[in-house]
Amino acid sequence: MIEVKNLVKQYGNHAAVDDLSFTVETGKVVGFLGPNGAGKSTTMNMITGYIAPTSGIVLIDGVDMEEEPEQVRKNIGYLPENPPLYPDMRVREYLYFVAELKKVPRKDRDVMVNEIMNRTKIVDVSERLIRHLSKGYKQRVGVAGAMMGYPEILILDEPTVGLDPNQIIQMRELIRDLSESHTILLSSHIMQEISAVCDEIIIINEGKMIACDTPDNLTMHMASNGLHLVIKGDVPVIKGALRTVSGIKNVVYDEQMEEETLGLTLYSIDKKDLREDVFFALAEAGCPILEMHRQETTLEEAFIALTKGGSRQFGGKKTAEKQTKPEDEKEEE
Ligand SMILES: Nc1ncnc2c1ncn2[C@@H]1O[C@H](COP(=O)(O)OP(=O)(O)OP(=O)(O)O)[C@@H](O)[C@H]1O
Repeated sequence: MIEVKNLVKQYGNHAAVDDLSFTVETGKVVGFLGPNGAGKSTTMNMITGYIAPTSGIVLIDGVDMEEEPEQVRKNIGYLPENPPLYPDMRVREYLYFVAELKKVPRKDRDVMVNEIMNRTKIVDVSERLIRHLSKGYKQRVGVAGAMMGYPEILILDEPTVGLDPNQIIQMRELIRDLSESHTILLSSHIMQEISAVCDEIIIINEGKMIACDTPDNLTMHMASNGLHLVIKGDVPVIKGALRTVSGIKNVVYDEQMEEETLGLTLYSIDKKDLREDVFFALAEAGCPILEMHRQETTLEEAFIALTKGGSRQFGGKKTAEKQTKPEDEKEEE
């Protein structure tokens, strides 16, 4: 089981991960979904102990990553966004190298390398140089490396990025197969990718969690909850009035607006019916609603709307308090 509690990663005054908490139960496949720059890789790097959090804790099967990194890492196989494959090594040679790095006992290596190559379907390229492999095969070699030592947990950062449709299907099948014997956290910026293989989806944007549920519940709650409004009045007054309404998760503004009006769509992810509260708040602010209607949106559209930067436009907090950058992180930027 993976438990992430109040995780924060601060780069200078920018919070790449901002107070993130979630749990991945044993045996589940959980998708980590968010647009580019949402903080997926940073979170995964903290879960796997590659970078230290600014604050917060990661527990793997109840053991604190910061206190017992060696013990915890044994239980985790990690496919980073750019797997560190050695292009001049042959596939089999590389996997023996990984087995050695992961301190797999010498007597177990032959069986483990062969079993993992079978499972990831890379036996036919076992003697090829990694540099000559297609992107799809390279990713599978990366997954094979992550599986070495038989960790119970697999963390896969964008395993399908850059793959063609056939390779995506093969990777999906591999993840499904692995899910029978592993706890998996995988990231993607594509909703479809994640809903196809995951028991649960965590959606993050600007380092914060904005939704966490099963694909079915997300479809039920997020899709079709947009409320489109055309409001007459001063923009700051309208925004101020909407801030007094509880339950608004995000606001996306229309690109084209008539003079003296503001067009926008409100999203609430908890199925809350915002219509009455919005009506009274705008009436009190003296801003007439010219139009109001519920919008039918697909899950994909709702995800895009929720992560389009709307929370920032709405005045959401983008960065945590200023902090001095630690010395050891300066060269990372
Ligand atoms: N070493 C670093 N120094 C400074 N800022 C960083 C560093 N690593 C990541 N960031 C910033 O933190 C934010 C989150 O980045 P991260 O790579 O975790 O996002 P992501 O969701 O994985 O996106 P992508 O899918 O593009 O990889 C981004 O704004 C990024 O620019």
